[in-house]
Amino acid sequence: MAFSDTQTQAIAHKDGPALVLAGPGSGKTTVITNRIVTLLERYHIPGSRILVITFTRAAAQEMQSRFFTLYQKRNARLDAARSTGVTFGTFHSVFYRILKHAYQYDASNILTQKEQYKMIESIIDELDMDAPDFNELASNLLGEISAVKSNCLSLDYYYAKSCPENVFRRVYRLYEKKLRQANKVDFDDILTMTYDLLSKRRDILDAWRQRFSYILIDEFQDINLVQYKTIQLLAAPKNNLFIVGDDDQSIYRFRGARPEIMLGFEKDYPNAIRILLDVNYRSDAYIVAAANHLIVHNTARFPKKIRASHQAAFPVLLKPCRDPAEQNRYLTAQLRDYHAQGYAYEQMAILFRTNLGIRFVMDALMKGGIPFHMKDAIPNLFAHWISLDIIAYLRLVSGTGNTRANWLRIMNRPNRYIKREALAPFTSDISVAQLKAYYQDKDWMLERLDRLEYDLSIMKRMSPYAAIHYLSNAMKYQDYLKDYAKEHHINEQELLDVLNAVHESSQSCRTFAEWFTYIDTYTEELQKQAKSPASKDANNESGVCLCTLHCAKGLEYPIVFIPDINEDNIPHARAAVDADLEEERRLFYVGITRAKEHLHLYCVGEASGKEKFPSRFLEELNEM
Ligand SMILES: Nc1ncnc2c1ncn2[C@@H]1O[C@H](COP(=O)(O)OP(=O)(O)OP(=O)(O)O)[C@@H](O)[C@H]1O
Repeated sequence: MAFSDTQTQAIAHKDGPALVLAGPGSGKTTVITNRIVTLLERYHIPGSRILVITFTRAAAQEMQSRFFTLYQKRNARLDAARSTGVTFGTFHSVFYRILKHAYQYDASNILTQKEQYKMIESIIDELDMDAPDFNELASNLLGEISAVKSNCLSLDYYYAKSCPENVFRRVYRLYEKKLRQANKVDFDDILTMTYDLLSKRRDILDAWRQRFSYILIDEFQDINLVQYKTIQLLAAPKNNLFIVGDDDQSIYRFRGARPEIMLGFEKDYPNAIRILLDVNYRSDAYIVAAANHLIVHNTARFPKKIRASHQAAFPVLLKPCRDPAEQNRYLTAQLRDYHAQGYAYEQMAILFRTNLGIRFVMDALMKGGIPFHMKDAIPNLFAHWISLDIIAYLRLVSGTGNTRANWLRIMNRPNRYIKREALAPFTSDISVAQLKAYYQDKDWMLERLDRLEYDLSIMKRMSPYAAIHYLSNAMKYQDYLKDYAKEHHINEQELLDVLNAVHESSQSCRTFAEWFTYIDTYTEELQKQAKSPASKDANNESGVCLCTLHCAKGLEYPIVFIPDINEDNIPHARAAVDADLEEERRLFYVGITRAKEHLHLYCVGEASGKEKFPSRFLEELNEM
């Protein structure tokens, strides 16, 4: 392979800070692995002095194995690459090693994910926090605790999203107390404690500076503040810091990534050289042009233009569809068409903005007998608390679930002020009449119960689709969700999207029984997918890849489809401020740059009975 001029420059870089801006498919892994070889062979740097950091364990393994292959090709000895002593790791693994040396920590000191969930659940219990979905609350709280720690935020000024601020502060402090009592550290502590250790103990810092005198970091756009501050300490004073990343592919702001760190690198290191890897070796020139037109609309970025090494052969195709059903028809027909042309299904990927989008397409593929697999574990839509509410209502009215659990679930959603003790004597076969008996001297409650009785009797005579519509509108379940969102600082659209997805899932079912069977089949299929991702079928095909745009990062496919490119989805309704909108644009950019040959984009004109508008990003793609 002949390196481009800028690849050669990056590979040959020896001392001092370097910022390598690497566009999609521009060979950054190629550059990093070749630079390691140069450091070893041309500059005679001992491998044990070289540290290569990536963000995930999988990426570290991939980088290491690419390096091994390259190095072994050049050195006859089979174990030559392993014996170089170059360290490949994630921030967590490298920093943990530093802590281990200093404090004699072992694995038992690290809080496992399971223990972390247990801890947060006990705090939710202790503080008597209310939520319809405890798992969601637990994971949101843990996400926020992590954001505070990894970005060194002040707890006193932190604006919590999953609960009121004063409650969040109590949660945080209790969590810290429990960690200390258990003599444990969590994943974020590994980062903050390493920073503390290195900033306070000069002797330890000097030892590690000696050890790792050349540091290379991949995907630098995803770094958070505490990781950066620690690396700055380690790299000083020589600052042999070689950072590679693409500010345009920074998509983890919600997880604490701070793309502005990469944008400010040259201010922190005024002597840094900047190298631009601007040739895309992956995609058709039409795709590269569309990607350039899109991303230029972001303002917080290094201005750059990516060039394609491939010719322009296949224009990017946009298909506006009437609704999701029509979109599915075009999508499946197109998949079959490519398959008939000789492409394997596993050469194709469908990328979604959210998990919710996947369900509908997955249905169509199942019905059409098109094999598929999922990259990430998709949460089951029907395990969401909103689905469970709706299922409980429909089980009740269908006569297949008249249980205390179902009554408890629905009786105050929306709020009817029914006390739990009204149900105390019953386990099953509960009726509104029994509740009325409990409230016999309270007229206002009797009125409410009459209304509930009437509503349930109406739902009973309806199809599942009509019943869910009636529940959402006439029974004001939708308003209940909006109030809930307001109270819990959540974007209401996220809850309404779940409601709509559940509603749509019932559209083709004539009876309640049919819908319940559909839910069971769907759940089984999902479990099967989770157990055997990408396993081959009888025709030796692992099938079309379905995954979210976030999960598609770093992957590539000859053919890529992106459905639902509509306002409120791409960009997502949650994108409130300019910075969010730019992140959404980057996410779409990541999606379209996964395609090597063919890129198919879709948008719909209507969904769930509501008019939908094409995404503003579609217009931007075409601008010259
Ligand atoms: N100078 C070059 N000439 C031809 N092909 C190249 C060159 N540099 C890299 N490539 C090819 O481009 C592809 C992408 O390279 P690589 O995997 O190193 O890119 P990357 O930037 O790490 O990708 P990603 O965008 O997924 O992070 C590989 O198939 C690689 O062999």
